[in-house]
Amino acid sequence: MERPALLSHTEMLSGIALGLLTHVLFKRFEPALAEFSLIPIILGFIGSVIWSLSIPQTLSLVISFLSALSSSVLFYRLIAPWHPLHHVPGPFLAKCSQVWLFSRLYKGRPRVDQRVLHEKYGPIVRIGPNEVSLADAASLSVIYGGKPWVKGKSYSFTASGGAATSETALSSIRDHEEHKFRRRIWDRAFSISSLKEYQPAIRRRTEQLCNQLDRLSTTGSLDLQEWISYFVFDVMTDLAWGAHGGQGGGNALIEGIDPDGAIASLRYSLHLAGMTKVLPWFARYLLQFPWVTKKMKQFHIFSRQMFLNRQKRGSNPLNKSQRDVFYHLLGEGSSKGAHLSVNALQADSRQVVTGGADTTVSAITYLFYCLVCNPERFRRLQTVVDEIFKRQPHGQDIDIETLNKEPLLDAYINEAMRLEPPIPFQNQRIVPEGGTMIRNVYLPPGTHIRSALYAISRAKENFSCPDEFRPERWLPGERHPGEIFNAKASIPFITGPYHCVGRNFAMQEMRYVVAFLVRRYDMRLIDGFDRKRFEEGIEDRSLLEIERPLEVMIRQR
Ligand code: HEM
Repeated sequence: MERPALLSHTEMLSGIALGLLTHVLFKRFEPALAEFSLIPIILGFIGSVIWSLSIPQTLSLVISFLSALSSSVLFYRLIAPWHPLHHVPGPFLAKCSQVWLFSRLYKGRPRVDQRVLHEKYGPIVRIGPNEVSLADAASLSVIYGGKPWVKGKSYSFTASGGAATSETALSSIRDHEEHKFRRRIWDRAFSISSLKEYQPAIRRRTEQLCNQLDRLSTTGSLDLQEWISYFVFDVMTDLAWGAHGGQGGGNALIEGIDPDGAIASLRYSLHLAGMTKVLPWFARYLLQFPWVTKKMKQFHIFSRQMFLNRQKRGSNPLNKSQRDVFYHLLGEGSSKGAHLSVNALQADSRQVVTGGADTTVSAITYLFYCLVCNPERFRRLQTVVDEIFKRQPHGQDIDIETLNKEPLLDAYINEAMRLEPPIPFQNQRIVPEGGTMIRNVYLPPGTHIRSALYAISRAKENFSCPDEFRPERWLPGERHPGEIFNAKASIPFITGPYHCVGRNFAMQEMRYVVAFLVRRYDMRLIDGFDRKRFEEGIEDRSLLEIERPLEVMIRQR
């Protein structure tokens, strides 16, 4: 029998019903494109082969399916009063799709966007179909503290786009028990006694940095961020794989170049990871292109080589100054070992560099930017550091523990990280069973949240003159009467069981190198330095990245 040119009501309704059913099934999830694209293909097959439809009829069937699906999705996300986040305000496009968030990350300033959104919509803003941004200092300890909320789904994907498993790096582990087991090993690697063992590496690298800066101080301007990157990268490679007194670490400082493009490829990997984590289904396709993954693989090859070299060399358990994080991860000091698979070991030892390099680089660089923009405060820090060095017995190197106890130094570092937290956006968590009330707004269980760390630490309700670099606010004796100061609103290392395991190491490293540099050099921005352009070049996708050079003139004091 000849079939009519148009679809019958039954076929059209089947397409629409399937569209609605698909939405019900995929509701609350961003569909994985692979699974999703199978549905119209199967529908096309059923239409043309089983129902013997013509090509135009099959296309009409598929179009009716897709139209019903997309209308249903948009209606649900934008209008339906029963959507769990219907009552939370936010940009129209953000409510439609996660693609909006991806586009903000692509532009590289989601922390600044968050602040603008909170100024417009209030402390709770919808930034995705099932995700909200919170600018509420009081809720930080609830979300990340004592009994923390589970890490969000963005942690389920590794930088290379694969699903996170128990073999991936510590920071990707979402299961509490699994995390506790792995974290215990890391905690040993960053215990007070371990921190002492890493001090020689910090001293050695600071000396190398000063040697290079001494040389460059006579030849004109230099990009301070570049040299801080080399310094931190070398320290991190020492920390991860540099047993034998740091002999296994990198050579960026000595050679004055990015070794094998490792720093650039690490940075690129982190950019890519930050963006793809908000749109994992897209990442799976994007990461199939070799030109996208080429640089990322470069870092993997570099870190794998460092790992293998270190494994081959082994370490000397009797000499404490030769220990590194790998020593603890591998369980070299214990007869039982650490029971980690090779994949987990590689991922974790890579994590030392990915977690500890660019975070510390941006914190130190931004602090120096603040110092050169505030010469009086620069001088004050120099005076205090000079005093500390003067108190040191003649001929003795400064004791890192002494610097650890200097409140002014910490005030300067804390203030720089308050203004620019090095991980401002990647802190996603999931509202637990029972939901939660924040600022009189109910957030149902399963909602994904991100704390707007940048907006919180720059909010007037938490700090007076929030956009000013005023380190004195951290010193109780120096606060003005009535000054607003809420230390809990600035948590660059997060709090609770998932807080930065490298916090004490990072603080120790920053105190040491900052004290040495301010003591040894006077610095100023080069003439014509464009501060606005520099600040606009501070981007965040995964971690904060300072994209433009910090061009300074330095002179030995
Ligand atoms: C200024 C420097 C640093 C800052 C501001 C910083 C900040 C942070 C933050 C905010 C987190 C939590 C991220 C999340 O919840 O997803 C974190 C986790 C982590 N950081 Fe740091 N970090 C710094 C330096 C370091 C260093 C030097 C290391 C050295 C290895 C390190 C290793 C890690 C690791 C392994 C984690 C994962 C912890 C876990 O999941 O239990 N970080 N860091």
